[in-house]
Amino acid sequence: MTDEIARRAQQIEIWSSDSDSDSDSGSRYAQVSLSRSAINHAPNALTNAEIVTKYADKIKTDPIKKGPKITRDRSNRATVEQVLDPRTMRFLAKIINKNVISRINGCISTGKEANVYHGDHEDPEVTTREYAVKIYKTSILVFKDRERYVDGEFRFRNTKNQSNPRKMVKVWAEKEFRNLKRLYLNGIPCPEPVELRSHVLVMEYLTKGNGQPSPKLRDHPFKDVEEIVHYYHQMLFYMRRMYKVCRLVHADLSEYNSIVHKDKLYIIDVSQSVEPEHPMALDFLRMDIKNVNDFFSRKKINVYPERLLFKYITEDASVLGIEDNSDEQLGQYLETLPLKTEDDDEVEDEIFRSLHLVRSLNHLDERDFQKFSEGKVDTLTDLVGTHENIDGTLAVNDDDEEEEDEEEDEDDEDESSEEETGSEDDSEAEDEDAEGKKKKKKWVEKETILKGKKHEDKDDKKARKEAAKLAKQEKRKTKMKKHVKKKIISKRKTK
Ligand SMILES: Nc1ncnc2c1ncn2[C@@H]1O[C@H](COP(=O)(O)OP(=O)(O)OP(=O)(O)O)[C@@H](O)[C@H]1O
Ligand SMILES: [Mg+2]
Repeated sequence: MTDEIARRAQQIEIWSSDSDSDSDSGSRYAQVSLSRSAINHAPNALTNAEIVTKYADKIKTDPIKKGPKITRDRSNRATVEQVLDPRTMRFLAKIINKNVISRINGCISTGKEANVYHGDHEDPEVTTREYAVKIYKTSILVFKDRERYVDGEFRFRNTKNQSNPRKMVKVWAEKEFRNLKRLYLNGIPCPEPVELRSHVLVMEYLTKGNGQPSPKLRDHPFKDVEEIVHYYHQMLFYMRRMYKVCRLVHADLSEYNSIVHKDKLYIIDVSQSVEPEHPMALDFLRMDIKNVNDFFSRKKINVYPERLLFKYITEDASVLGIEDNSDEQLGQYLETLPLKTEDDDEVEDEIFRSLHLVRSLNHLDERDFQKFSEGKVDTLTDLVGTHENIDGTLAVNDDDEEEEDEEEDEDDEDESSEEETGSEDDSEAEDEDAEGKKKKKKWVEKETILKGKKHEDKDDKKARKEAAKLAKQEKRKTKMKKHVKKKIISKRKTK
């Protein structure tokens, strides 16, 4: 598994260095989304009509048939203009100009939130790879029920109050890209994320040949019961790995958002995935577990009780009583779980689903104590969804952490979240100081950093935090207030 991960990490590095050199905004990987003004003022910028004329014959938007083919008929242009707005066309043009793909051959799927197209390069000399191009819809209606996934997401909290649907869709696509990257770099089978331009995401195309997409889990023709059990266990294993290593809850996991490709289960559609710190993460996780169990029980196999699977996915190896997080240890643990056979298991799961789970005892509120006093829960810890301390090798994409740092500096009102991530940030800050300038950071094995902090004694930690807080207050005193800055800038402009 490790050399596969190393290869993937290397692959991402190639994209990043490649796109950095290419991106004139000099921004980090995948953040390259040219602003309208940049495009309009680019030398001989094309008008919308010119863009459509120039690229329409490379873009087919009707459902993909046998193998990719290009038509030059005028009706195609009308459809393209209907389906893809000029702004999307511009981003597609950038991707084509960058030679990632040279044509769109047809539509693989039209969803509520996005359409997915097949793209490739007409010149096999350049590449024979096929890509899935996911283009998000910018209609505000769709965005209504997305808000609960973005609200509370630490990485995107500065964007949640933007009323501009375009910006929110861009955030949504960026979320999917970054979440895919986390899965991909941690050995969870998923389409390789390749390019992101605003709300247009290019990723590896999972195909069974002749341009046809590999089947969703829902449509996979299972050979026998063994194969069904095999994919059930694989799904549970990836759910745990996503939670413990990628620090992600899928939040829309089902037989529709997983694909059987080359005899392996691939996870897709991670735009709504959230981190465990999200206020609803544990509710989303319980929903995922229920969806997965429902699908596999419809396939007539005995599944495990949901509350036991919740524990399997969220608890540390030590709490599960296994030595480590190896596949075999986790596999053996699953085998020891009792299958859900009697009806009272269903009743227990019903209660489990209705519990209001919190992340730690100090998040309990009135109604929990009420439940406890009415004897509905044996102990209050039953309401604590998962242990605070995260086990084993926990890799996080430092880019996200970096992003959080930047956001945190902007508005450090939310002390509590600093508390949670404070130690990590500080230690990373120390690392950065040690390394001098802020280098592009790779994935870090969280355990190495956490180990030192875990054993640091309490008052040292307290003193360190106090000092960090005072330093921040000092910095804030000298920091120029935003409104003052704005006044100076506007004065300069008028001059
Ligand atoms: N990388 C890929 N390779 C092959 N097929 C893909 C890929 N990504 C998506 N698809 C196909 O497109 C469908 C929709 O993709 P996805 O779920 O990511 O978009 P969505 O907006 O959530 O659509 P829906 O609302 O239908 O779930 C998937 O169910 C799958 O069949
Ligand atoms: Mg989907």
